[in-house]
Amino acid sequence: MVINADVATMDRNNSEIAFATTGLTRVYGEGSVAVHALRGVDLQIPQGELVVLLGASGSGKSTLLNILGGLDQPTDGEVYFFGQNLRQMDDGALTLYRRDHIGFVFQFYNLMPSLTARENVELVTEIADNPLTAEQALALVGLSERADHFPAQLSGGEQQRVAIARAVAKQPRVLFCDEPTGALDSTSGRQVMEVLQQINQRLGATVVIITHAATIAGMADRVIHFADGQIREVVMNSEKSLAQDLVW
Ligand SMILES: Nc1ncnc2c1ncn2[C@@H]1O[C@H](COP(=O)(O)OP(=O)(O)OP(=O)(O)O)[C@@H](O)[C@H]1O
Repeated sequence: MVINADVATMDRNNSEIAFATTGLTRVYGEGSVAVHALRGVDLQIPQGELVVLLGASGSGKSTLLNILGGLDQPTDGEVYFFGQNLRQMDDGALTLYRRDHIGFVFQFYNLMPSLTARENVELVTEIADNPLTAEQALALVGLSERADHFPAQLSGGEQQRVAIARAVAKQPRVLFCDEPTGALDSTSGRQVMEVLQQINQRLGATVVIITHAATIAGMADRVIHFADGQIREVVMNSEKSLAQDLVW
């Protein structure tokens, strides 16, 4: 059963709300070449949810994620993280915000080829305040046995799981994943989704996943459908699929 979420009834300053946006707008370029990537997005994401963002190519999903993650600034509108307005942060504060609270996972894993899996994760654990050990992070993604392997010795799915271990080792409150299975076959993709589901459930991290694979929506608490820079629909799943049961 699905019910439509009534985002308007939630309080944007509520401490249980990880992200709230109001009238979020992003225009790239100016005049006749202006691209309206976001056209007034009002959104709330409660802490601890697993959220899936679906929408056609070019509908604004990555732009939204980049703004929520402090990688980009909106042209207009507001964006709050636990009630704190990201638009009022200077570059230094945004850097700390990203370092302390946000983990990113992208379609391509961006691992250092000359470092082992363990060393890739240690790049983060060395600079974080209260990190998991590299061993703990690799155990979380099921790769304890591969800690001393180099990226070239790992499959695509395993490399993505190392990238996830690196992103979660600092114990971020939020994990943003932009097409995390885009380069993977269905078996590896399912394993990556199982890991993301466990991170959401065991670490309590809010996990936001952009995907073109509509079937992944079944494991989300909240599915946000994007079209043409706007939210077309928000659907709550009252029953969630296990990642291991996903078929695509
Ligand atoms: N740096 C940029 N300069 C100009 N236009 C941009 C820039 N980044 C994105 N856009 C445009 O903004 C719109 C939204 O792009 P965005 O990448 O957010 O969409 P998306 O839904 O994530 O797409 P995809 O699923 O293909 O990744 C697109 O029309 C895109 O071409």
